[in-house]
Amino acid sequence: MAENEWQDVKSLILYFSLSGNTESAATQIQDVTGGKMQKIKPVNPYPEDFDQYFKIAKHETELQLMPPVATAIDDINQYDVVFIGYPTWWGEPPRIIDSLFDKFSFADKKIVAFSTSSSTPFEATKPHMQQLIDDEHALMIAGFRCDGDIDHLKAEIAGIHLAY
Ligand SMILES: Cc1cc2nc3c(=O)[nH]c(=O)nc-3n(C[C@H](O)[C@H](O)[C@H](O)COP(=O)(O)O)c2cc1C
Repeated sequence: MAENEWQDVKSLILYFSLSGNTESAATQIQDVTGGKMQKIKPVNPYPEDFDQYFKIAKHETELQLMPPVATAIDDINQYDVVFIGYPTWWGEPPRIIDSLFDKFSFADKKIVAFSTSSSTPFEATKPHMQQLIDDEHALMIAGFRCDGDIDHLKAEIAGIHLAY
């Protein structure tokens, strides 16, 4: 869908980010789509120090914990498309993404998943996202990894079709 057509679509850009990469990707998506950005914040904030949050991330992942989400979303039904972005942790979305799906209903929503990572492709995280989305009876209409390259992102967004 062309960039100017996105201006007629109501989109929400939900993203989780600790070191800022996914936040930058979300900002680029906002620039292209005009969507509303909303950060997924945990009830218990992660420490700023990398080694400390790395340990917590590892613990959450190993025990498959569900860190509670503090963010509130005002009437998700007003959005035509929901972008959901996250860093890749050990080849998977962080556990807080499971909590997000637990807290909110995305039933019947059109979802675009986007990941960031050092190198792991989006496809590694796709099965987990597909499962979460299928369980909600929502639809994943696209998914991609953001690498900071705006032309790459614009091409991904241009390739999204809303009419399914
Ligand atoms: C706990 C942890 C696990 C990670 N695991 C992977 C991984 O499996 N593959 C990869 O390419 N990058 C991995 N990374 C790098 C992050 O995915 C990457 O830096 C991401 O863009 C960070 O997003 P953020 O700045 O929005 O927090 C990991 C980083 C952390 C902190």
